[in-house]
Amino acid sequence: MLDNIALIGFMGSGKSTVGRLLAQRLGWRFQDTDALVERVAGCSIPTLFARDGEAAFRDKETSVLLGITLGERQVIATGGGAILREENVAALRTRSLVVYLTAQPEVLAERVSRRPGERPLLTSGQPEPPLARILSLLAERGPLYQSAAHCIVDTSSRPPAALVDEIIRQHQRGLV
Ligand SMILES: Nc1ncnc2c1ncn2[C@@H]1O[C@H](COP(=O)(O)OP(=O)(O)O)[C@@H](O)[C@H]1O
Ligand SMILES: O=C(O)C1=C[C@@H](OP(=O)(O)O)[C@@H](O)[C@H](O)C1
Ligand SMILES: [Mg+2]
Repeated sequence: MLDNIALIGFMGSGKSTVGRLLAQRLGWRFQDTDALVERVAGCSIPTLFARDGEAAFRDKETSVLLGITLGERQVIATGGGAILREENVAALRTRSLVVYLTAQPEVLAERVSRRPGERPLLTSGQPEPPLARILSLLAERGPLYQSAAHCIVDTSSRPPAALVDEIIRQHQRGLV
């Protein structure tokens, strides 16, 4: 059985929420790459994007991810753009069951609207309204999530606790 479980998927798919709960259920360590990047940067993600730009965020994200994927008995919640770099995906797949959390675009839009300002790619001066922006990012990223994942879990109409059960089942099946 693989040593870690990593959650990938679009902003608002529930990686951080489900990941925390899953780690509690398994008694594993919870690692949220966004929180670790914030710790390394000493500021919030919106501040980091505004101050140093997306590329600086991506470099920190990769460095955090490569470090934690060496560990074991961890649930890793990635940021929605972690799949943009092949080296991130390769590091995740080495020792982790990679689970792609999906949701309908309208569901993602509603969920991310609960904390406006938290996700710079959807808020700060973007030319498109949120749902249109989500659709265009999904068109770019959908194939990357699909090919990075060992399995896919639809979160649109299931509460986090039910998703935790489903992911544990997938892990026990020993996929890969
Ligand atoms: N399965 C779910 N059903 C309903 N709401 C959810 C679900 N998963 C997450 N949420 C809510 O959606 C929002 C975004 O969740 P979050 O875990 O931050 O997503 P991500 O880390 O993938 O961006 C939060 O308000 C969270 O409570
Ligand atoms: O999709 C992305 O590129 C991003 C997703 C965010 O994480 P969540 O997916 O947890 O919101 C965070 O890493 C940053 O704002 C960039
Ligand atoms: Mg998150």
